[in-house]
Amino acid sequence: MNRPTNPHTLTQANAPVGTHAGYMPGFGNDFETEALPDALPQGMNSPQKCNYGLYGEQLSGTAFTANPPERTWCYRIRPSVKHSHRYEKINLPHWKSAPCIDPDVISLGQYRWDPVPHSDSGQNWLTGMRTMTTAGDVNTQVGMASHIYLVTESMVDDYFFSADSELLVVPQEGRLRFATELGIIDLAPKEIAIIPRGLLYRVEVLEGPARGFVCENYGQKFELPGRGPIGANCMANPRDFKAPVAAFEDREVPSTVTIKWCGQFHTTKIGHSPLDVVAWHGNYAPYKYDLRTYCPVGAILFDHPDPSIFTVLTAPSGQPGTANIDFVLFRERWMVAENTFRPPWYHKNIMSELMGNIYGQYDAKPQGFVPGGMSLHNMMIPHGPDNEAFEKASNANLGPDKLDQTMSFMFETRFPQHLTTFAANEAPLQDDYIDCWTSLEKKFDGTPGKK
Ligand SMILES: O=C(O)Cc1cc(O)ccc1O
Ligand SMILES: [Fe+2]
Repeated sequence: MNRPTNPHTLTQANAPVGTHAGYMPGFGNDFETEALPDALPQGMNSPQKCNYGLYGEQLSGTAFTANPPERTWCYRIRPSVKHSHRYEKINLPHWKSAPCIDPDVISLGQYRWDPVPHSDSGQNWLTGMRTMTTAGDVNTQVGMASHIYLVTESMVDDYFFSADSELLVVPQEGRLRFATELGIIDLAPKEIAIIPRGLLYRVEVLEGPARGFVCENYGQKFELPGRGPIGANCMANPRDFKAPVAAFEDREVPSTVTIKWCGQFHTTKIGHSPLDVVAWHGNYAPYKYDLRTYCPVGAILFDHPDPSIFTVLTAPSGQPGTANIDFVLFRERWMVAENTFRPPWYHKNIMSELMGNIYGQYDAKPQGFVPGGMSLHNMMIPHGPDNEAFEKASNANLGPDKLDQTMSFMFETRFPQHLTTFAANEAPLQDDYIDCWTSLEKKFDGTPGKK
């Protein structure tokens, strides 16, 4: 059963002038926000006694000596360490972590799935997470996992954080509220959220059922890509990222905290809401971003550029230019290239491409890749437009053409992605996917001229 959410349980800071209600603009900014006046110490981090009897606590998302270091100072009703039970291991059998290789599953290939249906029983953010692929190794903080979430129930007096990962959330249907230690993020399709490693939150259903995609990043945090010759504007602009203003609950009620740690899940019990941060300042925060503000840049005379021009966020791997994960967006745009085969070219790629459809039709796959569906073209596995897309693009009159009503994305990683047993055996895998290329005919007959 969905419990209605009560926005009045959280005391929220007034939105600063010139921002959207409840959010502060900017990517990686050093923010400051307080839900009660003078709750935030000024000029220092650790006063001998904090105002209102708050405890000061630092959440560090990078090593202290990283460049730049990312951390946030929280002023809270109780320190996070206050819990009354030892950690207990629990089982969330559908949320997997790398390495997770089922020897009976073949990951080499081209795969496509219809939307995973909602189950008959109610599911929350934790029980409704379904891992599709894993890559790398959670213990060495390398790689990623891709998940589908199917959520119908709010978490009630239940809280969660992942010590393993940062989560990139891409909704496809329904609306969710992430009530976090640092404030509230409401999220709808065509928006994304980034929930940093270690940040505690509860997920509520504002409008269900909710389905979407998650990229779980075990590695270095997502950042804005280098813009190179494109310069300071277009693509994802920093001001369109929104961090929440401070919001807190002062509620004494038996609650549980679940922690994902080295691929396993543990719970402990506490006697209060841990969303009790009254004020915070720092540069380690959750944020949301409206994908409709992404300004695509592309070919304006001929040819089809590499999809890296559509990178929204990139998570570096340590090897420059070779991402642990790129988050790439294929959205509405004008196609104007002359004498050009406009859809993606046929290709093999060292990077592994996990795609999801948020809405509409993707140009390389007019049929079969539907909203809520996913596809995987793994490391060095050939793929490209299906026969229908090839014929249409090869014979089209090449006037300016608006690709309208379309939004798909790619989680692209330098590591091979392994299908989970769920993705291979339970999720609605399209067994006939590779047939979309079998009708591509031989046109070559030894004579020159365009066929
Ligand atoms: O495979 C895909 O559809 C994604 C993709 C799109 C594109 O424009 C170029 C390369 C690529 O992998
Ligand atoms: Fe591709």
